[in-house]
Amino acid sequence: GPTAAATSYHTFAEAMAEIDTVAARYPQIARKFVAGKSYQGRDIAGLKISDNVATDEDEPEVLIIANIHARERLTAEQALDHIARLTQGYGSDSRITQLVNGREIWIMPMVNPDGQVYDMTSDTSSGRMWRKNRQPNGTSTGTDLNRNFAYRWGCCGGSSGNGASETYRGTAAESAPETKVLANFVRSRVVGGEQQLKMFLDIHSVAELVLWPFGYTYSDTVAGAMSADEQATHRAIGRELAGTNGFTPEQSSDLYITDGTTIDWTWGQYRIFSLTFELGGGSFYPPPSAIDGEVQRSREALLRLTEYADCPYRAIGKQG
Ligand SMILES: NS(=O)(=O)N[C@@H](CCC(=O)O)C(=O)O
Ligand SMILES: [Zn+2]
Repeated sequence: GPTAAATSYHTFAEAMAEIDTVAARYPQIARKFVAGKSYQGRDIAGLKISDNVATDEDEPEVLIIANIHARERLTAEQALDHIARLTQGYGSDSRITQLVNGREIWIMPMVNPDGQVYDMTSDTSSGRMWRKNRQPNGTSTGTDLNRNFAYRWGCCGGSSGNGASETYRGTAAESAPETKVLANFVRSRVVGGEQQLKMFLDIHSVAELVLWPFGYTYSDTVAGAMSADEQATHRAIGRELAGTNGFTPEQSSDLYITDGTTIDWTWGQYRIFSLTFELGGGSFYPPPSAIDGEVQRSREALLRLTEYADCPYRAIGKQG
């Protein structure tokens, strides 16, 4: 039946319990996986959703992560909602049934658990406005996980070398355990020499944007790294998805230059068509009464992103 209206944000424990509940309720199509541990030893976990879920089938794979920035609370709700839609719709909604039968969908709702717990266990009604992980760095705390990935890490003034900065890039690419866990998971999806992941989504908040690579350069195309067709495909998918939720579609660097981000790495290293969403809600802490409305805005976009995994070039009318 329909998901009950949200009345509060999931704590880390509640999100993990929901993953366990879904895996127990839909054992044929949902299976919990733990990709690794955070700096403080918490699980970095998710659900694989597919028919014959215990078997690695030759189906296009999709990875969706959320809450890499601790205070971006709505993002975990968006990921958990996509899990609920896919599992509850299976067998009754033909579009969702076909999607689950024809894809292997990996969804990780809280990939920065230490930061999420720290942000949420504050004494105020909202949060601590915390962004980074909780790894000490000299005199300060926290690496910005979305500046710690290995593609063109620290190249271009899109991050900081100051440990106190909100965009501290870490001491080296993948110096944060959470980054290493996520990168190792993506590396593990190279099977028979081919990266099985075909679409990647990193869910952030709060700006109502759909972003595509690259962030490290203002250039739309980069020889050997982003061809005109590859850029056109990212742009076409980005614009199509933004048309469904009313967000603004643009290249990541149109917002500002970033380096070491998730999507620059997943595309730059593995040619996984990659997007970052910046959800709405007006602040990092929309009132719980706003959760359902904001999450519903991007439901169609997440379904279409999942659908494109068999042939992203379909977005520009090109075969494979
Ligand atoms: N969610 S956010 O931090 O406000 N914006 C993201 C944008 C990510 C990107 O440009 O690829 C960031 O700066 O990491
Ligand atoms: Zn963010």
